[in-house]
Amino acid sequence: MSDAKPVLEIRNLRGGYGEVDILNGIDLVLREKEILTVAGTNGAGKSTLAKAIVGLLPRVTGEIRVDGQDILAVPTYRRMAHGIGYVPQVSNVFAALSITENLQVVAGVPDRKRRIEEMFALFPLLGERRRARAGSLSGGERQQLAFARALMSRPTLMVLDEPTAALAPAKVAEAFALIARLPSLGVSTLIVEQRARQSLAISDWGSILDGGKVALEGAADVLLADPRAAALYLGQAG
Ligand SMILES: Nc1ncnc2c1ncn2[C@@H]1O[C@H](COP(=O)(O)OP(=O)(O)OP(=O)(O)O)[C@@H](O)[C@H]1O
Repeated sequence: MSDAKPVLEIRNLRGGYGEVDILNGIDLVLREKEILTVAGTNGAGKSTLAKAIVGLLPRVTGEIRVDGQDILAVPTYRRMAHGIGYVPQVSNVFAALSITENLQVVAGVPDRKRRIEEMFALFPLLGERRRARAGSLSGGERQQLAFARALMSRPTLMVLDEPTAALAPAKVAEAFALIARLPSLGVSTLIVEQRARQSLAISDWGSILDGGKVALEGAADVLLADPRAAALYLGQAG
Protein backbone atom coordinates (compact mmCIF):
# COMPACT_ATOMS: atom_id res chain seq x y z
CA MET A 1 0.00 0.00 0.00
CA SER A 2 1.17 3.52 -0.67
CA ASP A 3 1.26 6.17 2.06
CA ALA A 4 -0.95 8.62 0.20
CA LYS A 5 -4.14 9.81 1.91
CA PRO A 6 -7.26 7.71 1.18
CA VAL A 7 -9.75 9.67 -0.95
CA LEU A 8 -12.32 6.89 -1.33
CA GLU A 9 -12.84 4.09 1.21
CA ILE A 10 -15.50 1.46 0.67
CA ARG A 11 -16.34 -1.06 3.37
CA ASN A 12 -18.71 -4.01 3.21
CA LEU A 13 -20.78 -2.47 0.43
CA ARG A 14 -23.90 -4.45 -0.40
CA GLY A 15 -26.92 -3.66 -2.49
CA GLY A 16 -28.78 -3.94 -5.75
CA TYR A 17 -31.73 -2.79 -7.81
CA GLY A 18 -34.50 -5.04 -6.51
CA GLU A 19 -34.55 -7.80 -3.91
CA VAL A 20 -31.36 -9.49 -5.10
CA ASP A 21 -27.95 -8.18 -4.03
CA ILE A 22 -25.57 -7.42 -6.91
CA LEU A 23 -22.83 -6.10 -4.61
CA ASN A 24 -22.00 -8.71 -1.96
CA GLY A 25 -19.64 -6.99 0.47
CA ILE A 26 -17.10 -4.93 -1.44
CA ASP A 27 -14.06 -3.35 0.24
CA LEU A 28 -11.64 -1.08 -1.56
CA VAL A 29 -9.47 1.98 -1.08
CA LEU A 30 -8.40 4.64 -3.57
CA ARG A 31 -5.64 7.01 -2.48
CA GLU A 32 -4.83 10.58 -3.41
CA LYS A 33 -3.75 11.11 -7.03
CA GLU A 34 -3.84 7.40 -7.77
CA ILE A 35 -5.76 5.44 -10.38
CA LEU A 36 -7.67 2.26 -9.50
CA THR A 37 -9.09 -0.05 -12.15
CA VAL A 38 -12.15 -2.11 -11.26
CA ALA A 39 -12.27 -5.04 -13.68
CA GLY A 40 -14.09 -8.37 -13.75
CA THR A 41 -16.35 -10.61 -15.75
CA ASN A 42 -19.57 -9.43 -17.46
CA GLY A 43 -22.25 -8.86 -14.86
CA ALA A 44 -19.79 -8.92 -11.94
CA GLY A 45 -21.20 -5.63 -10.64
CA LYS A 46 -18.62 -3.13 -11.90
CA SER A 47 -21.05 -0.51 -13.21
CA THR A 48 -23.32 -1.14 -10.22
CA LEU A 49 -20.38 -0.23 -7.95
CA ALA A 50 -19.82 3.00 -9.91
CA LYS A 51 -23.53 3.83 -9.54
CA ALA A 52 -23.40 3.16 -5.79
CA ILE A 53 -20.50 5.61 -5.39
CA VAL A 54 -22.34 8.42 -7.19
CA GLY A 55 -25.65 7.65 -5.46
CA LEU A 56 -27.60 6.05 -8.30
CA LEU A 57 -28.12 2.60 -6.79
CA PRO A 58 -31.57 2.36 -5.17
CA ARG A 59 -30.64 -0.01 -2.32
CA VAL A 60 -27.23 0.01 -0.67
CA THR A 61 -25.68 -0.62 2.76
CA GLY A 62 -22.14 -0.39 4.12
CA GLU A 63 -19.74 2.55 4.04
CA ILE A 64 -18.61 4.87 1.27
CA ARG A 65 -16.20 7.46 2.64
CA VAL A 66 -14.92 10.34 0.54
CA ASP A 67 -12.13 12.30 2.23
CA GLY A 68 -13.06 10.51 5.44
CA GLN A 69 -16.76 11.46 5.38
CA ASP A 70 -19.43 8.78 5.00
CA ILE A 71 -21.57 9.84 2.04
CA LEU A 72 -23.89 6.83 1.87
CA ALA A 73 -26.90 8.90 2.93
CA VAL A 74 -25.97 11.94 0.81
CA PRO A 75 -28.32 12.35 -2.19
CA THR A 76 -26.81 12.13 -5.70
CA TYR A 77 -27.18 15.82 -6.52
CA ARG A 78 -25.19 16.77 -3.40
CA ARG A 79 -22.35 14.29 -3.91
CA MET A 80 -20.68 16.69 -6.37
CA ALA A 81 -20.21 19.06 -3.45
CA HIS A 82 -18.19 16.26 -1.82
CA GLY A 83 -15.76 16.36 -4.74
CA ILE A 84 -17.14 13.51 -6.84
CA GLY A 85 -17.13 13.74 -10.64
CA TYR A 86 -18.83 11.06 -12.74
CA VAL A 87 -18.63 10.14 -16.40
CA PRO A 88 -21.44 7.67 -17.12
CA GLN A 89 -21.21 5.05 -19.83
CA VAL A 90 -23.90 6.65 -22.02
CA SER A 91 -25.83 9.91 -22.30
CA ASN A 92 -22.93 11.88 -20.95
CA VAL A 93 -23.43 15.11 -22.95
CA PHE A 94 -26.42 17.18 -24.13
CA ALA A 95 -26.49 16.64 -27.90
CA ALA A 96 -28.67 19.67 -28.66
CA LEU A 97 -26.42 22.13 -26.77
CA SER A 98 -23.14 23.63 -27.95
CA ILE A 99 -19.84 22.65 -26.33
CA THR A 100 -19.77 25.88 -24.33
CA GLU A 101 -23.40 25.44 -23.24
CA ASN A 102 -22.66 21.89 -22.09
CA LEU A 103 -20.06 23.36 -19.75
CA GLN A 104 -22.25 26.31 -18.71
CA VAL A 105 -25.07 24.07 -17.48
CA VAL A 106 -22.96 22.18 -14.93
CA ALA A 107 -24.39 23.29 -11.58
CA GLY A 108 -22.47 24.69 -8.64
CA VAL A 109 -19.23 25.81 -10.30
CA PRO A 110 -17.68 28.91 -8.75
CA ASP A 111 -15.87 31.22 -11.18
CA ARG A 112 -17.51 29.40 -14.06
CA LYS A 113 -16.14 31.53 -16.95
CA ARG A 114 -12.57 30.97 -15.84
CA ARG A 115 -13.15 27.27 -15.34
CA ILE A 116 -14.55 26.95 -18.88
CA GLU A 117 -11.42 28.61 -20.27
CA GLU A 118 -9.30 26.22 -18.17
CA MET A 119 -11.20 23.31 -19.75
CA PHE A 120 -10.52 24.72 -23.22
CA ALA A 121 -6.82 25.00 -22.36
CA LEU A 122 -6.87 21.37 -21.24
CA PHE A 123 -8.88 20.20 -24.27
CA PRO A 124 -7.84 22.56 -27.11
CA LEU A 125 -10.03 20.74 -29.59
CA LEU A 126 -13.12 21.64 -27.56
CA GLY A 127 -12.02 25.27 -27.47
CA GLU A 128 -11.62 25.38 -31.24
CA ARG A 129 -15.13 24.02 -31.73
CA ARG A 130 -16.80 25.70 -28.78
CA ARG A 131 -19.90 26.76 -30.75
CA ALA A 132 -20.46 23.33 -32.32
CA ARG A 133 -23.41 21.28 -31.15
CA ALA A 134 -22.32 18.31 -29.04
CA GLY A 135 -24.46 16.08 -31.25
CA SER A 136 -22.13 16.82 -34.18
CA LEU A 137 -18.99 15.60 -32.36
CA SER A 138 -17.21 12.30 -32.94
CA GLY A 139 -17.17 9.66 -30.19
CA GLY A 140 -13.71 10.72 -29.02
CA GLU A 141 -14.59 14.43 -29.01
CA ARG A 142 -17.84 13.74 -27.19
CA GLN A 143 -15.91 11.89 -24.57
CA GLN A 144 -13.50 14.78 -24.10
CA LEU A 145 -16.57 16.96 -23.51
CA ALA A 146 -17.95 14.46 -20.98
CA PHE A 147 -14.61 14.59 -19.14
CA ALA A 148 -14.56 18.39 -19.27
CA ARG A 149 -18.11 18.48 -17.86
CA ALA A 150 -17.10 16.19 -15.00
CA LEU A 151 -13.96 18.25 -14.30
CA MET A 152 -15.84 21.58 -14.24
CA SER A 153 -16.65 21.24 -10.53
CA ARG A 154 -12.96 20.64 -9.66
CA PRO A 155 -13.54 17.11 -8.32
CA THR A 156 -11.02 15.31 -6.16
CA LEU A 157 -12.48 11.92 -7.15
CA MET A 158 -13.48 10.87 -10.67
CA VAL A 159 -15.62 7.82 -11.31
CA LEU A 160 -15.43 6.65 -14.92
CA ASP A 161 -17.87 3.98 -16.04
CA GLU A 162 -16.41 2.07 -19.00
CA PRO A 163 -14.88 5.18 -20.55
CA THR A 164 -13.71 3.38 -23.69
CA ALA A 165 -16.84 1.29 -24.36
CA ALA A 166 -18.39 3.62 -26.94
CA LEU A 167 -15.15 4.57 -28.69
CA ALA A 168 -13.80 3.51 -32.06
CA PRO A 169 -10.81 1.18 -31.46
CA ALA A 170 -8.40 3.82 -32.83
CA LYS A 171 -9.49 6.25 -30.09
CA VAL A 172 -9.04 3.92 -27.12
CA ALA A 173 -5.34 4.63 -26.52
CA GLU A 174 -6.05 8.38 -26.65
CA ALA A 175 -8.74 7.99 -23.98
CA PHE A 176 -6.41 6.07 -21.66
CA ALA A 177 -3.71 8.72 -22.21
CA LEU A 178 -6.22 11.35 -21.14
CA ILE A 179 -7.17 9.40 -18.01
CA ALA A 180 -3.50 8.92 -17.17
CA ARG A 181 -3.21 12.74 -16.92
CA LEU A 182 -5.85 13.05 -14.18
CA PRO A 183 -3.48 12.51 -11.21
CA SER A 184 -1.38 15.47 -12.40
CA LEU A 185 -4.58 17.56 -12.14
CA GLY A 186 -4.96 16.49 -8.52
CA VAL A 187 -7.74 14.00 -9.31
CA SER A 188 -7.93 10.46 -7.94
CA THR A 189 -9.67 8.14 -10.38
CA LEU A 190 -11.70 4.95 -10.21
CA ILE A 191 -12.15 3.36 -13.65
CA VAL A 192 -14.66 0.60 -14.30
CA GLU A 193 -13.36 -1.04 -17.46
CA GLN A 194 -13.75 -4.13 -19.62
CA ARG A 195 -10.42 -3.44 -21.31
CA ALA A 196 -8.72 -4.55 -18.11
CA ARG A 197 -5.15 -4.89 -19.40
CA GLN A 198 -5.02 -1.44 -20.97
CA SER A 199 -6.68 0.11 -17.96
CA LEU A 200 -4.35 -1.60 -15.47
CA ALA A 201 -1.40 -0.41 -17.56
CA ILE A 202 -2.19 3.24 -16.60
CA SER A 203 -3.33 2.39 -13.04
CA ASP A 204 -1.61 2.15 -9.69
CA TRP A 205 -4.01 -0.46 -8.30
CA GLY A 206 -6.56 -2.97 -9.48
CA SER A 207 -9.58 -4.72 -7.99
CA ILE A 208 -11.12 -7.60 -9.89
CA LEU A 209 -14.77 -8.33 -9.11
CA ASP A 210 -16.50 -11.66 -9.41
CA GLY A 211 -20.10 -12.16 -8.30
CA GLY A 212 -20.25 -8.77 -6.60
CA LYS A 213 -17.12 -9.39 -4.49
CA VAL A 214 -13.45 -8.51 -4.83
CA ALA A 215 -11.85 -11.73 -6.08
CA LEU A 216 -8.32 -10.38 -6.62
CA GLU A 217 -6.68 -7.06 -5.79
CA GLY A 218 -3.28 -5.48 -5.67
CA ALA A 219 -0.77 -3.26 -7.42
CA ALA A 220 -1.68 -2.99 -11.10
CA ASP A 221 1.66 -4.30 -12.36
CA VAL A 222 1.46 -7.29 -10.01
CA LEU A 223 -2.06 -8.13 -11.20
CA LEU A 224 -0.97 -7.83 -14.83
CA ALA A 225 1.75 -10.41 -14.14
CA ASP A 226 -0.51 -12.71 -12.08
CA PRO A 227 -1.27 -15.93 -13.98
CA ARG A 228 -4.58 -16.44 -12.09
CA ALA A 229 -5.75 -12.96 -13.06
CA ALA A 230 -4.68 -13.59 -16.66
CA ALA A 231 -6.40 -16.96 -16.87
CA LEU A 232 -9.67 -15.97 -15.22
CA TYR A 233 -10.22 -12.28 -15.85
CA LEU A 234 -7.82 -10.44 -18.12
CA GLY A 235 -8.05 -12.41 -21.36
CA GLN A 236 -5.17 -12.80 -23.76
CA ALA A 237 -2.23 -10.41 -23.56
CA GLY A 238 -1.64 -8.09 -26.49
N1 LIG B 1 -31.03 -1.16 -13.72
C1 LIG B 1 -30.93 -2.45 -13.40
N2 LIG B 1 -31.98 -3.14 -12.87
C2 LIG B 1 -31.87 -4.43 -12.54
N3 LIG B 1 -30.75 -5.16 -12.65
C3 LIG B 1 -29.69 -4.56 -13.17
C4 LIG B 1 -29.71 -3.16 -13.58
N4 LIG B 1 -28.48 -2.84 -14.05
C5 LIG B 1 -27.73 -3.97 -13.95
N5 LIG B 1 -28.44 -4.98 -13.42
C6 LIG B 1 -27.95 -6.34 -13.16
O1 LIG B 1 -26.89 -6.25 -12.22
C7 LIG B 1 -25.86 -7.18 -12.53
C8 LIG B 1 -24.54 -6.47 -12.61
O2 LIG B 1 -24.58 -5.51 -13.65
P1 LIG B 1 -23.39 -4.48 -13.90
O3 LIG B 1 -23.82 -3.61 -15.05
O4 LIG B 1 -22.99 -3.85 -12.65
O5 LIG B 1 -22.24 -5.47 -14.38
P2 LIG B 1 -20.83 -5.13 -14.99
O6 LIG B 1 -19.83 -5.85 -14.16
O7 LIG B 1 -20.66 -3.67 -15.16
O8 LIG B 1 -20.96 -5.88 -16.39
P3 LIG B 1 -20.53 -5.45 -17.85
O9 LIG B 1 -19.06 -5.55 -17.90
O10 LIG B 1 -21.20 -6.51 -18.69
O11 LIG B 1 -21.06 -4.06 -18.09
C9 LIG B 1 -26.27 -7.85 -13.83
O12 LIG B 1 -26.80 -9.12 -13.53
C10 LIG B 1 -27.33 -6.94 -14.39
O13 LIG B 1 -28.28 -7.68 -15.14
